[in-house]
Amino acid sequence: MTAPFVLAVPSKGRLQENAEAFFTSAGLSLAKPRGARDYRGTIAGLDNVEIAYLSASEIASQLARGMVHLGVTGEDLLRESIPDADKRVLLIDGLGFGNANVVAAVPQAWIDVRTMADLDDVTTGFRAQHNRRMRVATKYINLTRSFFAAHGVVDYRIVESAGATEGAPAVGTAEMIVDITTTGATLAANGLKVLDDGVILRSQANLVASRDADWSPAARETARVILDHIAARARASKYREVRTRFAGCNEALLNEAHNRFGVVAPFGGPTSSGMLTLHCPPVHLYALGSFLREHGADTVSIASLDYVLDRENPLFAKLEAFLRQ
Ligand SMILES: Nc1ncnc2c1ncn2[C@@H]1O[C@H](COP(=O)(O)OP(=O)(O)OP(=O)(O)O)[C@@H](O)[C@H]1O
Ligand SMILES: O=P(O)(O)OC[C@H]1O[C@H](OP(=O)(O)OP(=O)(O)O)[C@H](O)[C@@H]1O
Ligand SMILES: [Mg+2]
Repeated sequence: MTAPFVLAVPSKGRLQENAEAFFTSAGLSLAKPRGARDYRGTIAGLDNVEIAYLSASEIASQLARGMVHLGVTGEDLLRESIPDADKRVLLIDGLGFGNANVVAAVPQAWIDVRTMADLDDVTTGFRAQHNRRMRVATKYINLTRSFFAAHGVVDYRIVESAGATEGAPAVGTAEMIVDITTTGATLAANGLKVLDDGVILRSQANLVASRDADWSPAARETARVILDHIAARARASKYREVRTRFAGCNEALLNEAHNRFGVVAPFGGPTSSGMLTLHCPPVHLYALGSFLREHGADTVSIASLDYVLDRENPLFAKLEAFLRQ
C-alpha cells in the first residue's frame, strides 16, 4: 500500500470552523468516519488522503518536520516556530480568515513613546535608571527578537508568556508586550497602545505545503487534485458570470470592457448567434451591465459561479516551482 497523503486541518480554536467551511466550499467534503472526537479523517472521493486534525500550532510544527504534506495554519505560527520558514514551507495562498496582527504595544501612559525609535531611547534610559533591562512579555519570542533587532533595539529582555500577555504590564511582570490583536479590544482594556510602526506581522490563515514531506509522484498527483478544487473555487469567487446577446459586439468593445471593468471573456468573443459570456469582478457588475445596454444589449443576466476549472492551476504551479528549488 502506498503511504497516505496527509492534510492537516485545525481541530479546535479560531481556525477550525472557517477551515472546514473553506474545504467544503471548494467541493472537498471532510468526514470523520469514527465520530466527532476522532482525530483522523477522510475526504470523500480521495481515497489515499488522510486528514490529521491538530491544533494550529501543532500544524506549523508538523509542516516544518515534513510529517504532513499540506496544512492550514496561521502565518504568525509558521514564522515564529520555523527558522527560515520560506525555505521549509510554502505559503500557497492566504485564505481570508484568521486575520490578526502581531504587534508591539506599550502602556498608553507613555505619551512620549510613539515609535520604535522612541522605544529605543526609552529602553536605554530605563536601563540607566533601574539598573536592569526593560521586560517584554510575549510568546512570539523569535518574531520579537528579529523585529527589535531590525529597529536597533537591544536593551530589553524577553519574559515568556503563555497567556493573558496583555495583563503583564499592569501586574508588573513586564513593561511592555508583543502579542496578537484583532479588534484591539484586549489591548485597550489593558491600557495599552500599539506603536505607530509596531505592526510586526499581518497574519492570516494560509494553505501551506511542507518541503520535507514525502513528495512521491502519487503525493504530487493528490496535491494537484486538491489544489485544482481550491483553485477552481478561488477563480469562481473572484467573478460573476455575465451573459447577453446583441448585434455589434466586437473586439474593440470587448477590449474596452476589459480595460474599464476588468472583464475576461473565457470562451472568446460572441458566438455566431451573438451570445456573449463574460466574467466580471463583482464590484463592476452594474457598470458593465449599463455599458452593454448602452451598446445595444436589451437584456443582461448575471449569475454567480460555483467553480471555474481552468487548464492552468496557479496553486499547483507554485507548489511545483517550490519543490524544484
Ligand atoms: N484574536 C485572535 N487571537 C489569537 N489568535 C488569533 C486571533 N485571530 C486569529 N488568530 C489566529 O489563530 C491561530 C491560533 O489559533 P489557536 O489559538 O486556536 O491555536 P493554537 O495556539 O494552536 O491553540 P492553543 O492556543 O489551544 O494551543 C493563530 O494563527 C492566530 O494568528
Ligand atoms: O484584539 P482582540 O480582538 O481583543 O483579540 C486579541 C486577544 O485574543 C486572543 O486571546 P484569547 O482571549 O483568545 O486567549 P488565548 O490567550 O487563549 O489566546 C489573543 O491572545 C489576544 O489576547
Ligand atoms: Mg491560542
